[in-house]
Amino acid sequence: MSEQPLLDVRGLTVKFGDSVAVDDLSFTLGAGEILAIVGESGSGKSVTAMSIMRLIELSTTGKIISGEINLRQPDGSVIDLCRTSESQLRRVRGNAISMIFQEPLTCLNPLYTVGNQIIEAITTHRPASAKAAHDRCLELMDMVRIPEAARRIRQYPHELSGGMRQRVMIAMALACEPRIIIADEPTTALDVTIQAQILSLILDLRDRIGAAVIFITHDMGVVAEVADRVLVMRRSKFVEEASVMDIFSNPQEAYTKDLLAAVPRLGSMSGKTKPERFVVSGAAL
Ligand SMILES: Nc1ncnc2c1ncn2[C@@H]1O[C@H](COP(=O)(O)OP(=O)(O)OP(=O)(O)O)[C@@H](O)[C@H]1O
Repeated sequence: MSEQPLLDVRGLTVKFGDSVAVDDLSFTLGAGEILAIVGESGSGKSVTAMSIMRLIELSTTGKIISGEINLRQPDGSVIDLCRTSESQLRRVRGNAISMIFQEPLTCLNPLYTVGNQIIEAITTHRPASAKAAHDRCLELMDMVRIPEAARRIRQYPHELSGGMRQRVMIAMALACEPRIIIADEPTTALDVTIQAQILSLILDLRDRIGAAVIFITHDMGVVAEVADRVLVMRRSKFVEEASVMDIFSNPQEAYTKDLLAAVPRLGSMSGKTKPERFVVSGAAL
């Protein structure tokens, strides 16, 4: 990790009316790092993600009450996403930071071909000729391992399997070569074999394009597969944060121990062996 984090979230507090959804949360993300945010349902993971994208106020009644979300720019300067203009935020979304959601069907437009939707993601931030955008679309489809891209580019979302649709979403998220990808439970809706393929794809893409990833999940098995570092949340609050190795071999907090106990093979790790990539849920990569 470089000395200055790519993203530095400090004291983030988000409320829905009087109800606190994220309470004084602080964490950092280094360049090229995969940070898993884990915790039970309702612990504040998705609200944190939506806040980083500054979509929380746009798409829900939630409000960022306090805190900073500092994003380091390629030139080394830092912008606080809590205090920047909407036009600057539009440049950040999909460009510096992009997001992959759990259920691609609700995010993809059923009336447009997947090719058109990927091309739109390509040209939203960077104007390109029709030919260049088409070629880039095929390249992205290839990168996310969609076979027969030249044929599938003309297909509609309903003609693709769930796993292929998720690959389309990932291609769209990669369109502008973001420095941060936020993946909110991207594999939850998929069966276990396809989950494993998507996880392996995300790891491969991190290595190829060097993007940092915030991976939101409630599945400690998935954490073991992909994460470098783990942030545990419970009831809107930070619980603990450590390397994936330390979380699995030496969890400090009772809540983290409980989460691990729910995954028996991982919970029983001695910590003597490096948990390179565990085999979990039958999903060996
Ligand atoms: N649109 C909304 N309106 C009102 N409250 C919300 C909304 N979205 C989230 N919340 C509340 O914010 C808190 C955090 O929710 P969040 O969705 O971030 O949890 P999560 O950890 O992502 O859970 P899950 O794993 O189920 O997605 C919860 O108490 C939830 O009820």
